[in-house]
Amino acid sequence: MRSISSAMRSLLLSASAPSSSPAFLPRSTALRPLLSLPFRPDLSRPRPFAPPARSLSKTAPPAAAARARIDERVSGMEVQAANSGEIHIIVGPMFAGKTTALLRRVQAEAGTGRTVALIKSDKDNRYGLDSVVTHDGTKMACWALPELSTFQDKLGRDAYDKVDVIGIDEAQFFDDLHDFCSKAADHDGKIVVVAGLDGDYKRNKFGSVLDIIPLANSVTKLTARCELCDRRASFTLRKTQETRTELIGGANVYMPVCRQHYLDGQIVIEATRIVMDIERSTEVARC
Ligand SMILES: Nc1ncnc2c1ncn2[C@@H]1O[C@H](COP(=O)(O)OP(=O)(O)O)[C@@H](O)[C@H]1O
Ligand SMILES: Cc1cn([C@H]2C[C@H](O)[C@@H](COP(=O)(O)O)O2)c(=O)[nH]c1=O
Ligand SMILES: [Zn+2]
Repeated sequence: MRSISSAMRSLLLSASAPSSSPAFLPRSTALRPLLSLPFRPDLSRPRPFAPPARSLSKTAPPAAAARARIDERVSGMEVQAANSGEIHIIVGPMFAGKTTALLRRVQAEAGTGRTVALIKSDKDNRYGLDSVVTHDGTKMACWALPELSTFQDKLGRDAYDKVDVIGIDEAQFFDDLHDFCSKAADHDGKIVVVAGLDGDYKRNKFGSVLDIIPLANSVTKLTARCELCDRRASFTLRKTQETRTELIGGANVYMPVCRQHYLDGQIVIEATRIVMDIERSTEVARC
């Protein structure tokens, strides 16, 4: 049981609740990102979706007819590439197993011979910048980026074209999440797996994660275990007084809670804030 302020503990632990711990995802093993695949037809210049070229009349000269047939096949392949794109979103509170599920999916795709690449926000420096790390310590090498739009340049155009699956962790920190996912899946035919917080500590939408739901093939909301009653936790409570939305941290700052303990927690935090304000004004009056 993590330590929490005594005021919060006494007020929150008064609630009695049935315990029902959710099933947790199995641990996954670390894996280097794979960037090599058997040769694939080079679609390095995917063009916007173009309907197949019209078949030429019988009278067209042989060279023009051959070119038309090649154009038709290439545009068909581009349509196939774009049609093979997917977006899968994994959300939930902190400690829900989002990163664990992301690594498991990406590793499974790599196991089928697909080329995978993993990205996280360079704002998340909790466990180092060169890996995505779960709260259990499972890790996988990744690209830590300030924006998703820099990925293709970082990787290089040829390498990017060879990537089949792109994993994104801490998606709430990427302002260009929507545009990147749309291009990667709709235009470049990638399978994109996105893990991130749906809500911040105030339960407001966090970043652009909810904005890509209309683009998605699947959306999964995971739950953690409420730190105060062991019921399913769908929300993240911030244990400190900071009020800025982006505040990097782990169990020292946050804990997953159920609805009842989230709401109780808000009361305790507000009461604590009022008490601290009174103490501060009393001290000022003494001076
Ligand atoms: N209160 C909690 N509820 C669920 N899992 C927890 C809790 N506290 C710690 N954990 C651990 O955190 C792991 C999930 O870590 P991770 O996949 O990084 O979660 P997320 O990415 O959703 O923050 C679980 O497998 C579990 O071992
Ligand atoms: C609720 C909340 C979280 N954060 C930060 C805290 C962590 O660094 C990440 C989430 O990590 P996880 O992989 O989901 O465990 O986001 C924040 O900045 N603001 C918030 O409101
Ligand atoms: Zn609870």
